Amino acid sequence: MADGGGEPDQLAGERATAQFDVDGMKVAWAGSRHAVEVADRMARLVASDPVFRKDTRTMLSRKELFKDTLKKAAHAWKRIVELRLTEEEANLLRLYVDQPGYVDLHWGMFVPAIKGQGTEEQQKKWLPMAYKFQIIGCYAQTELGHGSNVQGLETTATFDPSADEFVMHSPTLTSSKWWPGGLGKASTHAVVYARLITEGKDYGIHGFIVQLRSLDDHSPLPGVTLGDIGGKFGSGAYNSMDNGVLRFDHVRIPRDQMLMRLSQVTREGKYVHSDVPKQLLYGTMVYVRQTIVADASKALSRAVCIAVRYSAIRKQFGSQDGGPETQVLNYKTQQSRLFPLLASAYAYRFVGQWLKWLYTDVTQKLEAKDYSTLPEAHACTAGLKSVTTSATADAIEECRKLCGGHGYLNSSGLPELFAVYVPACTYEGDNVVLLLQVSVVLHLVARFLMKTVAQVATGKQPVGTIAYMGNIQHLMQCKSAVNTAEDWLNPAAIKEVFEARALRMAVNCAQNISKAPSQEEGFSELSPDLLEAAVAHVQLIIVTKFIEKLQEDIPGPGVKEQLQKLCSIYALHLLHKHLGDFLSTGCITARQGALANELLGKLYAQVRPNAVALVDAFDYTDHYLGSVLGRYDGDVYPALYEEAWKDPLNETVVPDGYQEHLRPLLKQQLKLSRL
Ligand SMILES: CC/C=C\C/C=C\C/C=C\C/C=C\CCC(=O)SCCNC(=O)CCNC(=O)[C@H](O)C(C)(C)COP(=O)(O)OP(=O)(O)OC[C@H]1O[C@@H](n2cnc3c(N)ncnc32)[C@H](O)[C@@H]1OP(=O)(O)O
Ligand SMILES: Cc1cc2nc3c(=O)[nH]c(=O)nc-3n(C[C@H](O)[C@H](O)[C@H](O)COP(=O)(O)OP(=O)(O)OC[C@H]3O[C@@H](n4cnc5c(N)ncnc54)[C@H](O)[C@@H]3O)c2cc1C
Repeated sequence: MADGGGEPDQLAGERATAQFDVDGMKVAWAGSRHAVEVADRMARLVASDPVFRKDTRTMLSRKELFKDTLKKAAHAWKRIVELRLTEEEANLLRLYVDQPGYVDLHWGMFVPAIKGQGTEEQQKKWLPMAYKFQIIGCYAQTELGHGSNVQGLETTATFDPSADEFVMHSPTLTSSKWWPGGLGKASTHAVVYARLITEGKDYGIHGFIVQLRSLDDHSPLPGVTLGDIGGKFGSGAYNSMDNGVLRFDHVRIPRDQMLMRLSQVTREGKYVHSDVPKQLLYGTMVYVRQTIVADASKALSRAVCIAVRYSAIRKQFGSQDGGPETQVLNYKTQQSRLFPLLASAYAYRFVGQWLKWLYTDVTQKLEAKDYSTLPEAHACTAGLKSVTTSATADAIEECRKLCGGHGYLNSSGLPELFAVYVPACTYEGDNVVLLLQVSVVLHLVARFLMKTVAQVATGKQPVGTIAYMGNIQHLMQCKSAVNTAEDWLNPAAIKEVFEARALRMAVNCAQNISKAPSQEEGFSELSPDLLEAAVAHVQLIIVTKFIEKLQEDIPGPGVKEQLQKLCSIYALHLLHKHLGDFLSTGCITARQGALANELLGKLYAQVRPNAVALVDAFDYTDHYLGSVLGRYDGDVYPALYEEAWKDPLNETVVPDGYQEHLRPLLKQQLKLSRL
């Protein structure tokens, strides 16, 4: 159908202009041909199953939505068992079901917490039950009064040696567990974080496995108060999740339900801490932060896919002489807003793949009792989680605006995507709090380097993602050699200025902090600057990992060339956006900044004929995208029109309420006008 300006063939035309092999790009995006094949198979399995339909989700009441989530989760599990899916396949199937629910926390946090913090014996006891869904678990850490400050949690677990039990208690209103997903209605068990008290001494926060509901009739166990904390932002969206409240009134659990891999309480009540760092208590959060970085590229690529396809379909304004209207994708402003987001989706994908590697490497080292890379894992996961989720949430909203008025309709998929995504800036660590963790590391290294700058060549060199800071003598005084716009295509030129900017910002902070009456006061006063220094450091990591990705063998005609352009766009749009940083730290001149912007314009023009194919490479089904604007066939207008009629308001021609409220009003006004 091509009436009224809707031209589905438009996308076929766009695909024909691509200058690279889309299948090759799918492999680069997914990580391997095997990954493309499994993802494709699972996405189609979900899309073809009527139980997994989600097109009317935003119109459901909270209760209907929650029940629908329970149904989908149970059906997904049935299919996983029937088809004997592997763990990889099952994870993908759940991803494509695309409805937040208790299973995310069961698999994403409850199971990893037991794996990471439970002894072998505890794992043997609890994991098989969790794997078979004989129990459902959640992660109950945050309280009404305390989220970011984990050390401030109030729930107590007091050891009673006479009974060999812990007594779980919520001493105040603010100690009520508040927010845990899956807690409100679904979970039978939780890993609860509480202050361990034994022999009258408070040993701080530890994890405990606590049964909350009866396995016979699902009612709360004696002494346990449970409920949902209420509706959340947006229609549909995260309201499918039963974020919950939990209070304990002296609830007893056996001693062996304390997670005892890191520390133990003996039968007599003695507290014993093993030789592993206490921070491993936070291991589940490190694991989840790493998965959140990988998920950022998924959410961002979905939004970008919708906005790129729709921008190729949408036309506004003709040439002066009354010619055909222009695809909005051809407007330079649309390109300069959209293509950096497209580039960011690829950048986050590759940094997510790298972070997964880093996490696996650190885990293997920890198993061998090598804890040296733990701070690096913490700083990288915290920093990348913060920067990628904040940028992705902003980008989804930008994509909504890029789709004009239609982007505001639920049927565009963008409002719900935003509402589901935006809490990622808060959960698993508020983004500002996490960046401050990164800045502590940067500050310490910068301070150390400033003191030892003379002996830096012989002193202890920083390693991993802060290795560049060891190059302090060069980076503090170097001047970029860029002389033409094309010079910015050189990855070494990009890397040098990003390293210099990050290091100089960290050193400036350290110098200013050293002038304060105390380090604590200085840190507090300078914290806005420290945040910016942390952002600069994390952006450097993302740029570096993109550049390193391009040093790999990337098969497929034209694939690497497209990625090189996207890498340049990613780096240069950051340079343009943060020009103040680069200029004020003296890393580049105003002219070099202008040259970077000149190159960006050229790169956008080069990406333009490839844009639709670049989003096709994400390989998303229409079901997963959930957007009439982002349809693969581009047949947008009939779909928008049809979708409108599904709204409950359109079930009757004359609306409910007409007789009570509209008719009397109209009649009264009519009478008055006749007087
Ligand atoms: C479809 C999806 C599928 C799967 C994914 C599943 C789920 C995800 C999906 C949705 C997510 C849904 C829900 C999210 C769940 C949650 O939100 S759970 C609750 C999360 N809560 C937080 O993140 C709290 C944030 N706060 C903290 O992490 C800490 O309190 C803090 C780091 C801010 C501060 O820690 P403190 O101990 O108080 O203080 P410190 O003195 O600053 O730190 C002491 C030293 O420890 C180091 N450190 C801190 N954290 C870590 C860590 N994680 N790992 C290693 N090391 C750590 C810190 O650097 C200090 O070191 P020093 O050498 O300086 O002493
Ligand atoms: C959708 C959703 C799902 C969740 N799921 C779970 C779950 O399954 N399990 C669980 O245990 N928890 C869960 N949480 C809780 C979540 O982890 C916390 O909300 C999060 O860690 C932030 O803590 P907070 O709410 O205490 O924020 P606060 O710390 O109160 O933040 C409020 C403001 O204060 C600022 N701030 C705080 N500390 C500092 C500081 N030191 N310096 C400067 N600024 C600061 C923050 O930046 C923010 O602007 C969930 C939350 C949400 C929204």
